[in-house]
Amino acid sequence: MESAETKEEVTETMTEHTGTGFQIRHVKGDLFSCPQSESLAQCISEDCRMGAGIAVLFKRKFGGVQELLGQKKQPGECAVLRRGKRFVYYLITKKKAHQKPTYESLRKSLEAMREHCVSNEVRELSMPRIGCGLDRLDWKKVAVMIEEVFQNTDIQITVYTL
Ligand SMILES: NC(=O)c1ccc[n+]([C@H]2O[C@H](COP(=O)([O-])OP(=O)(O)OC[C@H]3O[C@@H](n4cnc5c(N)ncnc54)[C@H](O)[C@@H]3O)[C@@H](O)[C@H]2O)c1
Repeated sequence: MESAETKEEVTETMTEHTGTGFQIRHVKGDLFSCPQSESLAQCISEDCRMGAGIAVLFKRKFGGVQELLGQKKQPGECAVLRRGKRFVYYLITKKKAHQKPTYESLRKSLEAMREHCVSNEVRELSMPRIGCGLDRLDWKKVAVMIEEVFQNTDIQITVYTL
């Protein structure tokens, strides 16, 4: 994989090894500067509105709104698009765009994404600080949750922060 230092947007990295193949890296930079081979994740609502925040960029870049709606996923589940060799995961954490998610719905959606990643041999996954912008969750709690959910996998997660 391309190292973080080769990306001009990246100014800072931090890596934590957890003793399994799982690894979480923290990178300062634009999520969409990640290698094209890496799968991506973000949080949306069941109505797949994607009218604000980073969701707007996902909608513009990957489209697929009707395909996502057709998957009929509910809070606590995860919709997914295939784009080339990568998967784009949409964690469904609430019913309507104007609502806020719960930690429980985020955890269940992360678990659903983990199952899909493991079944499809996804090894590299990039995401923003999910749930912690417009959705107002606490990043310290979400970061611990990501570690708990993925700790027994071989997946490398990179978290991008602007
Ligand atoms: N009325 C609406 O349409 C409405 C209302 C609330 C939230 N939303 C949207 O926001 C919800 C998700 O909230 P969220 O807190 O998970 O996401 P978010 O607030 O969109 O973004 C999460 C974090 O990513 C940061 N970020 C933005 N762009 C980039 C980038 N290019 N690279 C790296 N980081 C970036 C952003 O600053 C924030 O800290 C979804 O439901 C979505 O639809 C929409």
